[in-house]
Amino acid sequence: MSSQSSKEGAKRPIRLGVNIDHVATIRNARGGPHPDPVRAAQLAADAGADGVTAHLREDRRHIRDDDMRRLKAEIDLPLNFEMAATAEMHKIVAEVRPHACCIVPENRNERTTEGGLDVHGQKTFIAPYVRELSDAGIRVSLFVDPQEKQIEAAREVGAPVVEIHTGAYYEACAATRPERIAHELELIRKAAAFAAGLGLEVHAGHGLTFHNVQPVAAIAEIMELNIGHFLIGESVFMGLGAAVKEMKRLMQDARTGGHY
Ligand SMILES: CC(=O)[C@@H](O)[C@H](O)COP(=O)(O)O
Ligand SMILES: NCC(=O)COP(=O)(O)O
Repeated sequence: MSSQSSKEGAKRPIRLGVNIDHVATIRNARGGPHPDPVRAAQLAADAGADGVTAHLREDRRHIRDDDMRRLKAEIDLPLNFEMAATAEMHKIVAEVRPHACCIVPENRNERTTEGGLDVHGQKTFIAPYVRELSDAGIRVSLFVDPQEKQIEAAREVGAPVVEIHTGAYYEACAATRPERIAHELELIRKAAAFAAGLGLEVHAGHGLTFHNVQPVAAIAEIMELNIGHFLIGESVFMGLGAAVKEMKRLMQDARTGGHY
């Protein structure tokens, strides 16, 4: 990062959206109400989270419809409702009325979200979907791979926000492959600059951890990171409040030019 972009980045705040999906994964393992993802969202809020993210999957493997209703009703933070672009989800979103919707691709057999949304290949389908949500006052973001053609398409279909999928960067970090890490990071940097240049708000997320978050948080154009699986896992060891606080500290340090 150049000192110029470091200075610009320091001036821009960066938000942390805490994804509480995997509190529901643990709850559902036993079929009862505990642990409650809404209680986790409240703890995250108390620790300084700037938003709550939850993904209502079509197969309801973790978050369920009523969790979304309760998150909206009980938590005083912006709710980012992740979902596939289906008619069923549209109906639920119209009822819950979250602050934001992040449209993601879904595949029943995937373990997690494996790739970004193919906006470029589905413009005629996605454009009216985005328009209807926007007309209902919901801020729409599209979860895309760091590729210019997908970002350009996101602008064309009228989405005000893109969330860059950082999964490939996570994989490179997990495999400890420095060249691959540098390559994936460069793709994210270029994608963020390209999106911001088109006037889009830029978010990023997937697979971010204490160990890999700082180079991404240092990218000046990125305004929000959504982080879940690592924070919920780490909370077993240090508690959710402490994990959220540490993540925010790392993000802020990266933003203000701290070393990483
Ligand atoms: C869209 C995305 O990257 C994640 O936020 C998403 O929620 C992943 O799905 P799982 O939480 O089911 O792994
Ligand atoms: N959109 C990314 C997200 O919400 C969290 O992803 P992860 O940290 O659970 O991989």
